[in-house]
This record gives sequence, structure tokens and C-alpha cells, in this order.
Amino acid sequence: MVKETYSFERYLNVRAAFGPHFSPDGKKLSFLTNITGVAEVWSVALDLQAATPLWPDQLTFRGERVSGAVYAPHADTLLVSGDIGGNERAQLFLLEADGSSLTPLTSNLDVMHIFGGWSPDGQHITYSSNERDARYFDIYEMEIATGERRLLLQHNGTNYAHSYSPDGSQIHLTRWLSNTRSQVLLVDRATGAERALTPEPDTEGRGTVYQAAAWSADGEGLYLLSNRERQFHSLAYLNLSTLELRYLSEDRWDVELLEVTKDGTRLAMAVNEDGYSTLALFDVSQGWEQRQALLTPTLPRGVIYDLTWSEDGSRLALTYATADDTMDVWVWDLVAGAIARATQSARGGIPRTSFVNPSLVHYPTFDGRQIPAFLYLPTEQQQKLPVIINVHGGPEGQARPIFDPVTQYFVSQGYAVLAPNVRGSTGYGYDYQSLDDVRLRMNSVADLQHAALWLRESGIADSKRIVVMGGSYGGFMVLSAITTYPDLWAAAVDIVGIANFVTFLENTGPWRRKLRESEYGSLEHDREFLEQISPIRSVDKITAPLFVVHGANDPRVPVGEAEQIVAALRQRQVPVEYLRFEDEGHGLIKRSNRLLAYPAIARFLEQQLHK
Ligand SMILES: CSCC[C@H](NC=O)C(=O)N[C@@H](C)C(=O)O
Repeated sequence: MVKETYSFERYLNVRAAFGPHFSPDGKKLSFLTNITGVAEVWSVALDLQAATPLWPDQLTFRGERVSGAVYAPHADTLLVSGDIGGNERAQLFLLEADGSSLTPLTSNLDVMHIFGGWSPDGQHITYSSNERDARYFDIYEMEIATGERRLLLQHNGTNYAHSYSPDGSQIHLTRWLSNTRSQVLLVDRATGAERALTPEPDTEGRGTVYQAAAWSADGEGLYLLSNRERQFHSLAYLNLSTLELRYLSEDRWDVELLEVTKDGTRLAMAVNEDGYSTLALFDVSQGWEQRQALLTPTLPRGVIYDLTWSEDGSRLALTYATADDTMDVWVWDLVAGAIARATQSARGGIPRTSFVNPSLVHYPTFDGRQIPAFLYLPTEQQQKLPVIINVHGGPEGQARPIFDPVTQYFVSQGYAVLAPNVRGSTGYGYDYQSLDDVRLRMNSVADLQHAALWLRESGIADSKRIVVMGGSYGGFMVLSAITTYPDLWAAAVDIVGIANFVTFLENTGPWRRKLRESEYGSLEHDREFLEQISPIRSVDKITAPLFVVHGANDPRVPVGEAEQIVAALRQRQVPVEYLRFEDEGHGLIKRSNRLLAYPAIARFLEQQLHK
């Protein structure tokens, strides 16, 4: 039987739903979905006994990305965050839960507003913003009824508001010195006094991260995740009186998500085990030592993106995806012991059975390490294939077995796709994540070289048809790979990538420069090294045809990075195609733009690999 193949457009029309939040009465679930081409807020009535979910309602019609929606604690309204044109300058809105109105709460379109949480009485919200100084995030509070806001905590650093204490008197925030050094603090709403709950981050030596804190019901402590003196982020309890941090879980892998019910009796956590998520639920009503493991749903191996409890703690919503099925919102009913798929995102009319799951492989690299990677193989042929090495961004990031329509399309076209977690990736411990820092940068690019060598030696790859593709930091990796190891690649695809570390650090959003210098090196101390390893410096080495995509509004990797590499290559007669999108930022989030870019990339690769 001839295998049915589907156009790229069909794959790019696979929808996704994510970011759930229960209404206070638990009868509705809001979520984000890109059904209309970009993420908007929808809601669905919850009748988990219904054989199929009830029809959802669309609540926002911005035509621009919504990045979050959170119900107020005692009203049928939601706090919605969204930006314009991918510029990440998120604004805050108040949405009536029937979709009848979307009222802007912030109006300065030049600054970022990052929602933290609702006050327990629903009268206020806390958020962080760089309104005072583009380089720094301060903590603000706004009275919803009047729109009046006040600067609660001013600090020349990166402060993110997270939540109010159960009694509403304190706001919990984290302060970030770098990507690996943070601190937990409280700010008193009445006095504005800040109280450090964990030590001020060291500027030297090993960093420590504290994150994802959840209040205990009595407000006496915070459950949180930390890697203090550990390789992996582990569950811990911070006593607010003594400031003692007590680990509650062993660190075999990163605990990546943590949510506690409002009454503090139930705790949900997700663990990232070699890229796959496992869920654990506990009754902690008698304290952690007397915890009781609760029944968890049986789900196929995949990735949990977020967790949220219903007000009464009887249900847990989670966004879940597997490599062979799109992201959707599931609801676990702890009373009924039943799991239900609350959203049913369309798969572009493509049978789920045609999507493939990867295998987790490990390949040897230059220093004897084994690099973990997810390998997707076409079902028919599995040798001497065209291969795409798809490099994740970050570098603090991780390739995981999630649904990616671009990967699935290329596999359906007979490509193998390898998604490596080169050194510097998260998910494998502090030391592994540090193996690419600053002067070690090019070792991670060498891991890409060895991925290509392994694919050739294992017979999977046709050595003349190996492509390297990547976005953001992954785009840097692409450009670095084709300048450093030019003979390996038949073609390359750079999406919002860094071409020049000096101009990138000079021009990236001022609020992120210091944080990113901790990963890459600083303009003050490492300029010469950064110039030396910047791909723009070695454009003369490039022979691989290159496809470049960038968003004009990119606040992270300015579009000038793409312009530089394209201009340089056009002077050298290297085949280069370039798509610049005026209504996008750090990546393509609008389906209309994805429908232009990705089929063009596929045609480009077809041309270059079969010329
Ligand atoms: C974890 S912070 C940076 C993640 C982001 N994603 C893509 O790689 C990013 O912007 N990375 C690069 C470009 C950066 O360091 O700014």
C-alpha cells in the first residue's frame, strides 16, 4: 500500500493547546491555543464525565500572541498577558470570562510587564516591569478596580514577582544575577521592606538557583526547587522563620515543575528523566514526612509543560505532549481517578499513526563523553538517509520528545532527524550545563561535528546529505558549525541565530545583556575571544548553502545578526536565501508566516540536496 504523504502546510496546521487555568468554581478551564493562527485565550466548560469535551469558546481576538491567562481568585475575569509582533514587550489586560471585554491595564508599549500573581482577595495583582529603567526589572502592584499602581520594590537588577503569601501581606520574588545564580526574597506590601530568604548569589564559583516556589498553607514556608550544592534541581522546603532549606527529594534528575494546592494539602511535581517527564502527586496535609503518594494518571512517555490545581485541589490540569501527538490540556480528576483530554487539538487531518517517536541515543564525542540525542527515523528506509541535525536553543535548553510538526514533516519526506543535547544543555546537571561556558564555547560545536561523524559512521546518514538546522542559540550553532567544519554540511538553516557575539551583546535587550554575558563572556573581559569565535569572522570558510530566517522585532537576537551574515555571504556567491518577517520577533509564532517560511526551507533543502 502506498504510504499517504501530506504537504508541509498540513503539518503546520496541526494545532496546540496549553497554559490551562481553572475558574474559581472549577467549572471552566481557560487555555491558550493557536487554532486561529496565533495563541489566543479560549475556555471550555468542564464536564469530565462527558464522553467528549464540550465545545470551547474563543475569548480573545487580538491576532497577536497571548502568552498567559490566569483567572482572578473570586471573579469571572482573567489577567491576560500579550505582546505585539513578537516584541516580548508584554502588556497586561483584564479579560471578562465571557470574552465580552479585554481591558488594557498597562499602556507603555515600550516596556515589558511580566505578570506575577493575584492577591488572595483578588483586588490587586503584582508584576515586574522594566519601566523605570530598561535594564532592570522592578516589582509593581496594581489595584484592579482603579488601575492605580505603585512601585513596590526598586532594585537595579532582574527581579521577577511570583505570588502573594496566603495572608496577602507579602509578595514572593526571585532576583537573578545570572542564568545560574538567583535568590528568593519577600517584599512586605505594607512597608515595601524586602527580606532575603536565601543568600545573596556569589559572583564567583558555582552558582545556585532557587525557583518555582509554592507557599505552604500556613504561610510559614515555601516549597521550592533548588540546586544548592547539588547537580540537579531538587524539591526543598524553606522555613521562613529559620531560613533553613531542607531537601525533600533526591537529585537523580531535575524536578522541573512544582505546584501546591491553595490549602497546601496536595503537591504535584514533574521530574525530567532523561528528557521524559514523570508526574508525582502527594498528600502533604500532615507534612512532608507523613506524605502519602497519590494515584497519578497513566500517560504515554512525553513531556509535561505546566501543572495547575483547581481551587479545591480535586483536579490537576496539565499540558502534555508526546513526540507523536500534539500538545493538549489534560485534566486528572483525583476523586474519580480519571484522566480526560480537555482539549482536542486538530492534527491537520494527518493520522496520528503517521507521526513517529524518536529513540534516545548516545553518540561519542571528542573527549569520550556520550552525548544524548533523540533520533527520528523514517519508517521505510533507515540507512544512507538525508539527515537534519536540529540544534536546540538556549544554550540553557534541551531537546525533548515533544511534538514538532517540522521534524515530523521532514521524517515523512524520508529525512532522519537528530536532536542532540550537546554540552551546555540543561537536564543533565549543573556540571554538564557548564561545559560550554564562555571559553568552552567551541567544545559544544565540536559535539555537533561528532554528531555528523557518528551519523556517517553508523550508516544512518548519506555523508553528502547532512543538514544542520537551529534556532536562536541553535542558529549560532549552525553558523559556527558551517564555518568551523565546512566540509560536513550539504546545507544549513539559521533561524534567529547569533552571527556576531559582540554586536549581539551590544544590541540585545538591555535587560538581558548581563544575564547573557554570564553564559557567553563579557564585552569588557572577553571581547577578543568573542570576536574570534563569532561566525561572521569566518564567513570565508562557508561553502554550505544557507537559509536564514529572522523577525524584525527580535528583542533577544537583533535582526542585524541575520543581516550581517546574509550580506557577507551574498558578497561571496554562497547560495543564501533570507526571509525577514516584519511582524515577528524571536522566532515565527504566526501560522501565516510559518506557512511561508517552512515550505520554502523544504524546497531549498530539496534543491541543495538533490542538485
Ligand atoms: C535561556 S535564556 C535564552 C534562551 C533563548 N532561546 C534560544 O536559544 C535565547 O534567546 N538564547 C540566546 C539567543 C541568548 O542567549 O540570548
